[in-house]
Amino acid sequence: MSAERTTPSGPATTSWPRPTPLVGDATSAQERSADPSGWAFEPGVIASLDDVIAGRRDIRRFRSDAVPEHLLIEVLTAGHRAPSVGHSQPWRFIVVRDPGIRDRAAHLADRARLDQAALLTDDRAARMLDLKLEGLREAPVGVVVVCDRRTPASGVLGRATFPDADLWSCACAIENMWLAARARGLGMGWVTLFDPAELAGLLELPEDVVPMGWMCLGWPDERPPSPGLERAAWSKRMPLHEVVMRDRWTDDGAAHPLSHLDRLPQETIVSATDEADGLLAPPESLGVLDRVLSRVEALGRGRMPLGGTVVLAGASHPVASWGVSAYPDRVTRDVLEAAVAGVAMGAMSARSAGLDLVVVDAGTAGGQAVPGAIDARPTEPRGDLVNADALHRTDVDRLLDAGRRLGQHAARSGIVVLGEVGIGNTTVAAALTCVVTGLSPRDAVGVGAGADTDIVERKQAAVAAARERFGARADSWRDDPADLLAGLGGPEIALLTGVVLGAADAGAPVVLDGLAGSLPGVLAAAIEPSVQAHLIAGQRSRERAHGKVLGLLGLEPLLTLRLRSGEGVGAALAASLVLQGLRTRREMARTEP
Ligand SMILES: Cc1cc2ncn([C@H]3O[C@H](COP(=O)(O)O)[C@@H](O)[C@H]3O)c2cc1C
Ligand SMILES: O=C(O)c1cccnc1
Repeated sequence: MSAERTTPSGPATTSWPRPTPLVGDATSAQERSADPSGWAFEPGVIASLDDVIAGRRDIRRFRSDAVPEHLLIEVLTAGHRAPSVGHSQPWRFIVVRDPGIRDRAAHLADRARLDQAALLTDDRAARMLDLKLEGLREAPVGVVVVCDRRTPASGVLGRATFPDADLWSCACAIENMWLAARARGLGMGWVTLFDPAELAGLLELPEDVVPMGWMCLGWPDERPPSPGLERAAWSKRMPLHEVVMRDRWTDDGAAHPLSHLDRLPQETIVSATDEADGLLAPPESLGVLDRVLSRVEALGRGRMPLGGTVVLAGASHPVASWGVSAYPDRVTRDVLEAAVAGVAMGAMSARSAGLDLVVVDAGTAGGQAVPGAIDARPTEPRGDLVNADALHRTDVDRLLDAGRRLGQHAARSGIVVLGEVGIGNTTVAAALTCVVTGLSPRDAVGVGAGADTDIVERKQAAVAAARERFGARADSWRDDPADLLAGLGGPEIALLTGVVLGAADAGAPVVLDGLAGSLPGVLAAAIEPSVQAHLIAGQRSRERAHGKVLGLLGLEPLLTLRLRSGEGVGAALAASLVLQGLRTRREMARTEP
């Protein structure tokens, strides 16, 4: 059948029905463009697949009940459906039911296990020997997946360039078998604790046919909800964001100097969580707080003192001359004086949370430092961001150093809590936020202590101009965070960055506050990646970009009260919650092991 069709460029033409192929893909480009996701399975199927993938475990304990032949065939069929390089199907499955061969294989594995333990440190060796490797003897079926490598790599499509792609194909087959077994309630364990040559000898494999390991298969005599090695504090699954990179290799460890801070050992994290498991309460029933508590107990090895210190740093900001705050600069000194007297809002919050307070003058206007505050004022001229750098580089370094010392010292009391005051500093914070998050000035600017529409517009203009002036220096902020502080940073933010570094170095947790009170966490983590493990988001404030900055740090706030108080008020409230939680955890009822 034909139909008349008019094209814009010419006379009517005739068109015919699309010739649908009888083999291969019957869909048309039109169908696919109309419904690009039309190849998806039903949601229920997707959910089941995800369940099976998430529920797959390396099973080490088996019941002796036989595996029906048809299930074995189904599992092997799944293996045989795996992708293979150049469709070469290099796998062969050797099904072992002969108890004699199985026992000899188990003996080989026993020897390999002792040899391997000898290479480990005492502690890890002891734990390796504790791990259960008996599955080989218990499982009624052994499947040895071997890779036939006798075809030259150059003869297989895709293997000339990646000669080991045949082995990867076999690994895909193993994963398919694993998932098929799991879905059917069968357990599979992949044992590679063999000298490959010995295993090849046992199975009389020809030259260039290599074993991928021994798959134990049978009805499981354990049903582990999480990986056994994780449960045994051997290791832990890394968060996805640590293994995903975009566009290029961007691993912090590779791109930046490696951390000299001791990383929090995984075992310590797991043992803090294990300890929490023994409480007479549903695990993680305190939600976000429970996660923070486990982290704090891990950092302090369960012995952190039940106290802490608020470090309150204040400074004036030349950018305030652009009319970016609803308040006059003088307020900064007033608040610092009231803090020294113990009656500013931040100081009161600290005291009522049972925290100590250290007040720092990081650069207020006026001839002398606020009496009673620690004097850390910059000595070089300061700029307004729009026309000149905020700080001289030597002042940044001095502020960081002074902060480090204060952080180290504060860490002795327990939790270290950040607080800032500085009229105009939400403008400074917004400029920094543009660089570290990539937000536009419009999205980075918030209302601060109470700006109206005109002030917000002036803030946006000042931040846009500052960002423009800073230009391409922004590209390397992660390599040189001190340059970012010099260009756009406020002195109290630089000082608090040092506080985070010092506190983390001394092993303490650090509670972040609002926007200007969180950026020090971002900058410190850029200088020293291991700082990350020490950071706690006390709150998400009213300031527009704050959530984005916390997201950058991967932190969930303990409180969301729409605060816009600054001064560490929110962080002190959160710290008090953490201290209550710790006390509860340490003293509450426990269950029998
Ligand atoms: C009385 C008073 C006390 C404060 N304490 C902290 N802030 C908070 O507001 C200031 C930042 O807002 P902006 O960028 O809009 O100036 C910082 O001092 C911050 O800590 C205060 C603000 C005021 C008015
Ligand atoms: O984000 C904050 O903590 C904040 C917001 C407004 C004013 N001062 C601080």
